Amino acid sequence: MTSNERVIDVTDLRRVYGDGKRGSFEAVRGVSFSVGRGELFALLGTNGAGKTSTVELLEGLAAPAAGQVRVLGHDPHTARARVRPRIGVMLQEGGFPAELTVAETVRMWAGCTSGARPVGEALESVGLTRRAKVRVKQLSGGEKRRLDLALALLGRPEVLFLDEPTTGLDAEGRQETWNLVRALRAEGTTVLLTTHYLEEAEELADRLAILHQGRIAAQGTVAEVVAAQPSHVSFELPDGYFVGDLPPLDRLGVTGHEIDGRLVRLRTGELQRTATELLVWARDAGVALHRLDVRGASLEEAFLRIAQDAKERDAGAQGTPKTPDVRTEEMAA
Ligand SMILES: Nc1ncnc2c1ncn2[C@@H]1O[C@H](COP(=O)(O)OP(=O)(O)OP(=O)(O)O)[C@@H](O)[C@H]1O
Repeated sequence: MTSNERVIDVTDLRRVYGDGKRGSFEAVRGVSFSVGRGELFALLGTNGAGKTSTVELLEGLAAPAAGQVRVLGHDPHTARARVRPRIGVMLQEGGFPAELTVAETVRMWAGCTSGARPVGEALESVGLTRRAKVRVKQLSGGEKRRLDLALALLGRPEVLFLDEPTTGLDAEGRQETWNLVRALRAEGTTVLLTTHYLEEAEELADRLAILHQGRIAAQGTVAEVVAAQPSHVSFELPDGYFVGDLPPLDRLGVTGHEIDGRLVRLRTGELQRTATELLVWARDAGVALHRLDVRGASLEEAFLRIAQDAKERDAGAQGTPKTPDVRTEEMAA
């Protein structure tokens, strides 16, 4: 955390849709995290994981079923009037009047915002100056996202909630938004970001949490979350060789392996040791390892693995059989 001050503090948060009786659905199931001043925290998750349900509680739009939320030291729901002027919210669907121009929209919003930035400055900051006189209905999807962002920034918020800010933007627009977010953070703005783009979290987040089915499945810096996942080495078995001809896999630091035809995939928590031992073996045996691929764990892999683990747990619970042509073997760690 960049500061000891906990600007957002969430403890054992729960959100239930419905009246708590039959047919109710618990979308957030005991979520805890905190965000320090000036920090950028990313909430990632599969579809329906509970990101929006969580963020809405932080924005004070609903009261939690249980647990506690503090934003800038206050309950954002009961003390909404104190918290709202200090936060900026970029929603997924802005829903502006289609007939207003971009400048008129910003001016209208500024009228409802205390201490608002000048309209020109707001448009400049998101690269919409040249589109000031264009009607909102004529904007592209990406330009509408930028207008959403301009409105969220109007009141110079201390805490900014960005819900999928770059959805619909092209590569250049995404980079521009990232640069703007970096600049805001450099000025000390605390940012809570939800995104489906893992690259976005890797680029921007100081820390992140991966939500799955209403619970936090992993939390920490990108490096911490990735370090908990295995790396991979895969290669084709040389002609005439079998897996039993390889050195004992536990000696290579391998924690599990799969064999798919001639292709061997090794999982390891010690990538350098596994790769080195394997290459030394291949050199000494005088064989070439075709299709050799040595890959450190990535955030994408961590994310997919969490989703996959959950799917397998669900499938196991329903008695679904495993794919028959791939053999998987977990080794004792
Ligand atoms: N008003 C509602 N009533 C009942 N269930 C809801 C309601 N809103 C959301 N849900 C359910 O709660 C769960 C979490 O939804 P939420 O929108 O918070 O997920 P999300 O992580 O933001 O998903 P996405 O990435 O698809 O936007 C989903 O199963 C969703 O169907």
